[in-house]
Amino acid sequence: MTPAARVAAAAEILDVILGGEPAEKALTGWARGSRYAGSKDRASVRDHVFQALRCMRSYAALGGGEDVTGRSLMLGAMRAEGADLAGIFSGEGHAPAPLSEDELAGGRAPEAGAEACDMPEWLWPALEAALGEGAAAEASLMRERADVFLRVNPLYGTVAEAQAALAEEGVVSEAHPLSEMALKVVEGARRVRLTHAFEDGLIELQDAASQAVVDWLPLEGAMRVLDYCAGGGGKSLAIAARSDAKIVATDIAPERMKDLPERATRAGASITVTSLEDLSAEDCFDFVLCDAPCSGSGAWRRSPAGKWQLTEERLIELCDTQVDVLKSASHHVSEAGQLAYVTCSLLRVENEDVVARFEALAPEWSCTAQQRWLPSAGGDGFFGAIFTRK
Ligand SMILES: C[S@@+](CC[C@H](N)C(=O)[O-])C[C@H]1O[C@@H](n2cnc3c(N)ncnc32)[C@H](O)[C@@H]1O
Repeated sequence: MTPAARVAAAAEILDVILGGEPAEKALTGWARGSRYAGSKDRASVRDHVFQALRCMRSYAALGGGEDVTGRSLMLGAMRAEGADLAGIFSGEGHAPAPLSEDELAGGRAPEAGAEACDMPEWLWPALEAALGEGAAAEASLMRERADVFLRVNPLYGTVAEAQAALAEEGVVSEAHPLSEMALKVVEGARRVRLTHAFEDGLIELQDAASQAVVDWLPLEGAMRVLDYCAGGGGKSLAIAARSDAKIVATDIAPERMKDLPERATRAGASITVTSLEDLSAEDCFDFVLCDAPCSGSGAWRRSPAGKWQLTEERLIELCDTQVDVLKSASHHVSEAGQLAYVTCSLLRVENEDVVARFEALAPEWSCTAQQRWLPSAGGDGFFGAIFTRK
């Protein structure tokens, strides 16, 4: 496919996404019907689509027109890149149709603030409240593609050994200050899952800040650890890599944990997966982690559709769920144990405010530590709080 044909394909897929289809489904549907597209074409089209989703508001402004369409977004994207518009919108072969006079005359610079930072307008005050003067800089980072990070599994080798093994298979990486075990992939990211280092459990894919959060957890002395919102088990596996504790993983949606036993086996980790119902048969835990469901606002570079799907109502619902999750999880903490609350959100309402709400509801608990990881540190945005009984 020519570069212009890739732009046309991205516009077509974006129209499907704007019509309500999830991004991954729209991309898969297009790939199935486009057997002529090679792996490089598919990767390039995917990059266009995700970049347009990250920068939807600013590209729509640059693209112009009354309605946001795949074509207007890709026109905005090409303007943002300073591309040769006549060369792309040539109408030749599979290139997009030539630009109309209106399209040529349309488009404007995005307004500073929410639009230029590609954030929903309604959310901007909350971001400013949480991030102060850094709001524009942090939010703007969400307009960029996330780096790919690996976590080295110390059970199977050192960071240097992992780097060497990966390099032999064409994956170049470098250490990252967010975590001792984190490697940032600088070349060959698409090959990671095919490497022996991955298949043999020497490395896992995990965001560097997600690793930093687990490094920060005061797990010393804990014999029994519960991952209360385990999902795919990323945190459980990172805990297993740094603790000898018995680890139990649970989640309200057990199907989310379906790959965890296989991932644990690959990593040489022992993790017991259980349903919330069966958790009552377990003794209390020395440490309970709630990696709570949240807006995901700290990880919107990875899941950009999330920022346009979030509504004020949904955010309120999420905050209530977070307080409920903390309350339920707290019943599984032993008398002298600790409870951790983690989100990948940048918003105060999901972080500091939830801490305050939980303390008000459960006055026997008090927050003893809080930490924030900002996207400017290189990884996703995260928040963590530790509670102990008074
Ligand atoms: C942020 S994700 C967890 C990610 C995971 N810890 C990881 O590192 O890969 C939040 C998880 O909380 C789960 N969840 C939502 N409500 C819950 C509840 N009331 N009790 C337990 N888990 C819940 C969701 O199903 C989801 O898997």
